Amino acid sequence: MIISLFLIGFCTCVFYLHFVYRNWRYLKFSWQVKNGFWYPILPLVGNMYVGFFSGSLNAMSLMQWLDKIKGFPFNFWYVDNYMYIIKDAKEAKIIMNHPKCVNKAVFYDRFKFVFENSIFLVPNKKWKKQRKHFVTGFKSNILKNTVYVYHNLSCQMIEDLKSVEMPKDIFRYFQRYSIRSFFVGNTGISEYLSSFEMEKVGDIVLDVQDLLYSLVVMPFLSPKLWLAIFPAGKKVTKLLEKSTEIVIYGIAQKKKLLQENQEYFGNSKDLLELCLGNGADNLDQDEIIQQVNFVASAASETTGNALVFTFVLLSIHQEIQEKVYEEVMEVVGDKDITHQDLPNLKYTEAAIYESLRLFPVAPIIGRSCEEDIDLGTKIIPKGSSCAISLLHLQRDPQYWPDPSKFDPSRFLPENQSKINPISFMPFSAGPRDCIGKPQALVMMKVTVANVVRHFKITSKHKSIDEFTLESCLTMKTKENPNCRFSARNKL
Ligand code: HEM
Repeated sequence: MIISLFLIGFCTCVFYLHFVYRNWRYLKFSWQVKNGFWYPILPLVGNMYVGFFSGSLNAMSLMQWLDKIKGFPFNFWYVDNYMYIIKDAKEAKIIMNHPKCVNKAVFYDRFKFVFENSIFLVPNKKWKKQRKHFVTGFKSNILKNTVYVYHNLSCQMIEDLKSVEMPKDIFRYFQRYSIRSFFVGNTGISEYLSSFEMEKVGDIVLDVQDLLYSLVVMPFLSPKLWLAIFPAGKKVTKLLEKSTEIVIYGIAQKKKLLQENQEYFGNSKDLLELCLGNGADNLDQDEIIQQVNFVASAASETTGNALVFTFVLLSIHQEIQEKVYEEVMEVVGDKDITHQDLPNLKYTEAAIYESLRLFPVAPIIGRSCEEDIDLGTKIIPKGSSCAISLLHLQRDPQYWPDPSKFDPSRFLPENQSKINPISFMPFSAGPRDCIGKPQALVMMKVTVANVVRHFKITSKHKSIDEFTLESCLTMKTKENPNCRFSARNKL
């Protein structure tokens, strides 16, 4: 017994001496942070175990809990990787725009087994080339052509909503809509895939993210082992195999089409054509699958969840919903929504922006510092990770008076000069921001306008504070919001 205690004590001393020796620079920095050095750093997990105190093991609950008990900024150790967690707009601006902070924060490594070769996680040098290549798929001439796609898809959804009750899982419903939009708008393989197959990929994106929590909270566990042995990992392996099978089939069909019809490689290339063509380091099959899988999830979960949050907010604020309705009727009336209508849907756009302010659907972004970075008041050491909570940044009363109020007028053209750009970054900021922002806005504007002109949206909810938020990569509410879509012509 005494020998065991001695051995445990000895190993603990060796661990901490080694820890302090290796991390001295980060420890010194962490002492300068307002909340200093607080929860004990444990072997294998660092501070990850504090997630158990926050009531729910996910990143957003953890942030909200830490904010309540400590306040931003705070230190966090993911195993022995130091993370500086902030909501400060000035520091966020420096980090997001610094040329030595382009690579992702260390916690993204947990997602490498799915997205390692995608534009999201490739290291800086490779990323620059891919970004330059893929950005051409989001140019305005391409976006113009997608307006009719989103109009038609939203009309189909409206017909569906007229005939069925909104399913209980509203996030899944809009995720399925968004993934169809992605396949139709970005890949041209929708002709070869049934709605069921496209929606299956959308469901897999949601299910995999739910299961990934268990990998993130066990930072000591190798993803390979998790995938092979743990029930959640085994499920993820199966789900990814299924989605890969669907994507491979679509890619094969598209390749055939491109070989038969060379002019498809014309000026306007969709995302999949860009993946298959030259210019992105001639991606091999696995890399193309990772790119498609990543963009499919980046495009669908974000817009899907953002649509849900917008509809929930409009259901709580009937007077704002009426203003959106009146604008849509004035600008579009009963005709098809066209690309020319979009700039005139100013209030509708403002409502979407305000919803993204209150509910940034990708709520935490992180970068790693490749060199010492001067944050103005302190220098964050090379090798640290910096994570920014967009939820807290975008509800900071310093920038947003009455921050919890849903007030789209903040984003009307006449008020936009009052907004500090770095206090609002739902699409991230700096060189590695969201490449799909213009597309997301077109899709959401067409969808919100079309849905609001056909339905009155109501719910039993009274305030946004009723919801518990949770996130792994994207954010949703823990409880399913309960919205009713009642056809306006039947009211
Ligand atoms: C409401 C909708 C959306 C939101 C809020 C959103 C948000 C974001 C954020 C915050 C990032 C950056 C993460 C970081 O800095 O680490 C990002 C990256 C990205 N997003 Fe989006 N996104 C949306 C829609 C889309 C759509 C529709 C697409 C594509 C069709 C897309 C494709 C991407 C890609 C490819 C990246 C990685 C860019 C790079 O690393 O260069 N996103 N998105």
